[in-house]
Amino acid sequence: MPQADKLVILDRDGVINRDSDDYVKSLDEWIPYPQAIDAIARLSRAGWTVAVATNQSGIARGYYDEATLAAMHDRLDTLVREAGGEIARIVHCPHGPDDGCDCRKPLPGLLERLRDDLGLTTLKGSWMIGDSLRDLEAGLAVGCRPVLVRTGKGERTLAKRPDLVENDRTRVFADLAGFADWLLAQ
Ligand SMILES: O=P(O)(O)OC[C@@H](O)[C@H]1O[C@@H](OP(=O)(O)O)[C@@H](O)[C@@H](O)[C@@H]1O
Ligand SMILES: [Mg+2]
Ligand SMILES: [Zn+2]
Repeated sequence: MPQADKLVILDRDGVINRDSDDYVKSLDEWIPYPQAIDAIARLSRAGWTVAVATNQSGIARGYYDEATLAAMHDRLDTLVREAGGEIARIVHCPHGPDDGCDCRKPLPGLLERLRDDLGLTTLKGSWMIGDSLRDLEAGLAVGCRPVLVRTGKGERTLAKRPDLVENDRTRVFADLAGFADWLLAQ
């Protein structure tokens, strides 16, 4: 049974795989960071529940469809299993910025859906790892501990909001592997 204080929630693009300003539109364009796949496997082998919460407005924009997204997530699942770990759940928001949904980060709806899917009553104390401000804001809205990685849009996020790292509001790591190394050493 998952526990909120042993849960790591990952943004996808820019954290698990390379991001693109032109969106990740096909399985061929979905290029995982090897360090991230290994980090997910290490975390789950150490007893952490690992889940993914990702905005995928490319669906609403017509750049790719749900089947293509599912193929990317099947590939992710396979790679993590081959590395000896597992991903408990992947949730995504398929909507566009003007669709008025409640699940597009920074809104908390996607994380609340993940909470319910995992049978939890709270996400307080869970870790939320992202490369964009909206990832951190969505996590904070449900009591998660925010972590920024410098991969993907992370450097740009930091440049826009250097205050994020002041007085330890948000922990910053070079990449997901760096966060996993730190967490597993606590
Ligand atoms: O980082 P996550 O949440 O896993 O996924 C982000 C992607 O859905 C895309 O989100 C878009 O933002 P808009 O949805 O157009 O605002 C852009 O930032 C793209 O570069 C990016 O690939
Ligand atoms: Mg991202
Ligand atoms: Zn949505």
